[in-house]
Formats: sequence, structure tokens, C-alpha cells
Amino acid sequence: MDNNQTKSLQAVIFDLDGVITDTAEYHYQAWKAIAEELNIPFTREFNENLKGVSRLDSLKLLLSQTTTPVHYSEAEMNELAARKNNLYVKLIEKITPADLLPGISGFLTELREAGIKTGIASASKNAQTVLDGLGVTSWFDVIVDVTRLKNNKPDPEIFLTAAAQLGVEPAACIGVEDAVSGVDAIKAAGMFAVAIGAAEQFPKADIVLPSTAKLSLRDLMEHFAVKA
Ligand SMILES: O=P(O)(O)OC[C@H]1O[C@@H](O)[C@H](O)[C@@H](O)[C@@H]1O
Ligand SMILES: [Mg+2]
Repeated sequence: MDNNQTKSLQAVIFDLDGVITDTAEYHYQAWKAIAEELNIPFTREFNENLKGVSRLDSLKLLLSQTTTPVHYSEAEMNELAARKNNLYVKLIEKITPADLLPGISGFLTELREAGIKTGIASASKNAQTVLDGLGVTSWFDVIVDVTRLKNNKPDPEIFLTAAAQLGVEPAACIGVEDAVSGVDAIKAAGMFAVAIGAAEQFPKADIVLPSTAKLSLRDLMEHFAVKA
């Protein structure tokens, strides 16, 4: 590997849900249960809009799908959001290291061996529980505390905070995401964006990979060097 390329990339900042582990599926299942209770149609296609979006904003999007609008007070909204979270927390109780998505363990090992810093930029208040279940907390140099942030993705604040805490310039970072709002946040932060999913979903990403199994430091370095 070329030395200049190694120098130009200094950090990789990961989303958590749907990138490190498949908790995006658990968020889907929990929201689906709430939607069914409220008689609101809820498809996997619509669920794509909720990825990366905060709990309360996800609920607002879900409620906007109803054909017969109902007014919910703030207390009722908070209660619905708490119910969704209780369902989600039950699902993540069972997470073990076997739930790491394919290729993640090897990719993080490659990054550490290359001296590239790593961070987590997750919108989830449950991020620490998930990372602990996976047994990977110590693999990351920084885990951004979402409760201290003012703005949600697609605002770049979470990725800029991760870069600042890692002590690297945004232009020297790659961000990895499975959500459109997350890719928008990475690009707004001035970083190189790797999306995981279907190419047509992510027109703004610098690279789209069909699966985390395709994450390779050597390949990313080449693409990163071209863009830098
Ligand atoms: O409700 P939590 O666990 O705080 O998570 C907030 C958001 O976290 C993001 O990582 C997920 O993609 C969203 O689906 C979720 O709504
Ligand atoms: Mg995600």
C-alpha cells in the first residue's frame, strides 16, 4: 500500500444500527408492532425513511402515514415512543458477539493495524448497550454521546463531533452509513461517504457497497485517494 495514501486517511467513523450489527431490523420490528397497534400501514420500503432518524422524529413520520389523522398530545407521543423503545430494548437484550455483521471484525482489525482511528456516530440512545452486547466497545477510539448533541442526522454535527474528538480533520475521515439521512450528514461534514445498501438509494455516496462483507481498507484507500 502506498504510504501517502495511508497518511491521508486518518479515521473511519461508523454508524452503528445496520452497519456494525443488524439492529436496523430490530428498530423495524419494534416500529411495525406500534404501527399495527395504531392501524397504520407500515412497509419495509417506508421504514427506509426512519433509518438514522431520531426516535421522536421516526414516530412523527410513522404517524404521518395514517389515512385518518389523530391528534396526539406531547405526553401521548412520549408514551408511544417509550413503548417502541421498550420493545426494541427487549430485542437487543439477546445481542452477542455473533451478531457483528459480516466483515466488520476483520475491517476493524485492518484499521487498527494501519493506525487509523475509529469512531461511532450513532443517533441511538441505546448505542452503548448494543456495543457492550457485541463486545466491541474497546475497538472504538470515540463513541459520540448523542444526548449532548443539538442536531440530528442529516445535520453533520454528530460526524463533526466524532472527528473533533478523534483530533482529525473531517477531510481525512471516511464515514460509513446504511441510511440516506446518514450519508447526507457525512457529506455535509465534508467527509468521504461509504453507503451500505442498494446503489440507487444513495446517489450522494462516494461508494456504495452491497454488504459490510465488502469493506476492505485497500479498496477504500484507492477510492479515497482519488477523491482527496
Ligand atoms: O431509539 P434509539 O435507540 O435512541 O435510536 C434512535 C435512532 O437510531 C438510529 O441509529 C436508527 O437508525 C434509528 O432507526 C433510530 O430511531
Ligand atoms: Mg444505521
